[in-house]
Amino acid sequence: SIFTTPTQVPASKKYDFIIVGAGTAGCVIAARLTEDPSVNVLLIEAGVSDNGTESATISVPLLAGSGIGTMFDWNYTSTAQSGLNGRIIPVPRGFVMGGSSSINSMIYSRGASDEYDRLADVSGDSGWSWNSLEQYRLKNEQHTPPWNNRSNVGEYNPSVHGHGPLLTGLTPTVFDADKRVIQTTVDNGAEYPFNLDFNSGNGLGFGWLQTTVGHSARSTSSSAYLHPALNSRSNLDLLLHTQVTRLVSTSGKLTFRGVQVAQTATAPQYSFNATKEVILSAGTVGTPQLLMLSGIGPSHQLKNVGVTPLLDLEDVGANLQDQSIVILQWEVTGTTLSPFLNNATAFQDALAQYAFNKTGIAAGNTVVNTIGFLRLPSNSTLLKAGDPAAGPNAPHFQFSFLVSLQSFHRFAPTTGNWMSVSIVVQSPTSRGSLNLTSSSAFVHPTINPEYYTTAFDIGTAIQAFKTLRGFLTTPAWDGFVIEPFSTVAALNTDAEIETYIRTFANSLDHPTSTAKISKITEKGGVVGPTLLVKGATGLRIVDASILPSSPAGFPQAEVYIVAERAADLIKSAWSLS
Ligand SMILES: Cc1cc2nc3c(=O)[nH]c(=O)nc-3n(C[C@H](O)[C@H](O)[C@H](O)COP(=O)(O)OP(=O)(O)OC[C@H]3O[C@@H](n4cnc5c(N)ncnc54)[C@H](O)[C@@H]3O)c2cc1C
Repeated sequence: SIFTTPTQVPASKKYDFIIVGAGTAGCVIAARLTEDPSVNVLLIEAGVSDNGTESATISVPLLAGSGIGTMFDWNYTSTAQSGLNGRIIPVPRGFVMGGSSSINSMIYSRGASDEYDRLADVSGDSGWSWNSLEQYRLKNEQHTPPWNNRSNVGEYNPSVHGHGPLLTGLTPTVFDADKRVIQTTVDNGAEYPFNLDFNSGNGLGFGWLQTTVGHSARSTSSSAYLHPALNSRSNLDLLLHTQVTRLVSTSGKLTFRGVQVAQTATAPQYSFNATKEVILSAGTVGTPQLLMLSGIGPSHQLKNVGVTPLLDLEDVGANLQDQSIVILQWEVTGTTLSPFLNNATAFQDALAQYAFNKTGIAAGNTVVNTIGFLRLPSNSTLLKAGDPAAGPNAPHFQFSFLVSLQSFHRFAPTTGNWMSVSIVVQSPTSRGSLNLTSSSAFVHPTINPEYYTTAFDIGTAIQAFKTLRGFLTTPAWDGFVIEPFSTVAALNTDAEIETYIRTFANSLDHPTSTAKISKITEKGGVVGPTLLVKGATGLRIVDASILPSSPAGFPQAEVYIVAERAADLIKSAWSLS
């Protein structure tokens, strides 16, 4: 059943598990646990339904990105970022069924095998290694052809894809810039190698980008996992529009099998108890906020805002990491998406065609089709203090090739053809934090990612700029670039590039690690290898907050894979089928 107020939840019903957050991870856990008909699950989501009148914003691939800043977004902001000239920047997070998988940019890229091997290493559990996780990769996702059945032979590796509910695929439309990216790998394969599939565990090189689009629509954790379960099972209840405001200790002081909920700051509070576990899947912001509101976190900080400390865990809210994005633009010859995006009539016609028969430019991802991941040269001075990448097949920086003019801060020309390339430092060493400013769950926490506050991060971004310049002067790009956009033309010295980064960089919306995993024997960290909260009973965390570091790739695939294994760990702990 779907409930929209706490009073609708039957008082007599006993729930084995309460899951906080129907987001990327939460929907996976809810769907997998209720495969056992003996299990009853209550899934509580603060945000809204994805079935309402605005749902096209979520489902139409062309509209990806337009959910940011809307009713589907928590609309958090960062603190003033010293590394970004004091700018305060948006921190979007999904406030809707499917969570951030419903508003994200849809890129599905599992990242390097080294990333998972680091997870195994940090947690002391080989079950998290790339090789051990194969069954969960296959269980999560399946590859689908684009709506126009364009042949994509040689653009992905079918053998690394699975049979899971999440649908992924390649672009239906290829642009000139995409062909030139691939041609560069043919011409200069030693320097810029072709990578057949970024979901194969090989994290390096250039190749085709896969997105969570299948059968002409965005596939989310809600559409793939939650809706099918809600439609077919009576042992899963979803409570929407309801925020969990506190975890409640039940039988023992540090046993947290209860939750307190409310719909607004002034509405009545209600309580629900689980007989087995409470599973926190509220995300990198919501999970540490809720832990701290419940007295679980750095005691001195909790006291400052009037929360009584119950369990002193220093790492709750610490280690916040995010990848930052900076974009360069060029006017180019050849086909791009710009003429279409600058033509309001063509845009509306595309949406009408999509509404009619789910075909056309709106039916597939088109904004970015090719991508590249590279490492710094092994003799780079930036690596003298240590290599933050997870291993030799994990990248230090990334380029996404966007077939239109994309810009966060500036006026965009309305004529011409444009290409943009985004630069992302993949293994940032800057560490920030998330803190409470109030004991009320309805007051946003402070989010301070500390972008570009280390020499490694700014130095790697500058190096990536220079590498990109070299890439674009290889023969495949001859005659393509007309001229750089605006101030991009004046980026010559390191100081000029640094100023550009600090002026225009934004968040790539990949925050992680605010409740990081660690070995069971280790004092630091928030959860152990089975994702149970250290020092507590009945409480587990499954979401991006447990990742030890920002995955060099894109995080959603790793979150799905972690959630798939976590569901099995929970089933095994309680002997469920
Ligand atoms: C704009 C944007 C673009 C992105 N682009 C990409 C991309 O292209 N590729 C990629 O791999 N990753 C991308 N990401 C990141 C990726 O989507 C996230 O890392 C991932 O989805 C996080 O999953 P999660 O389960 O940790 O949290 P979420 O999916 O955010 O789920 C958390 C859920 O908990 C709910 N919740 C929070 N607090 C409470 C509470 N107290 N009570 C009840 N419910 C609560 C939230 O409303 C939400 O539904 C992007 C993210 C954003 C926001």
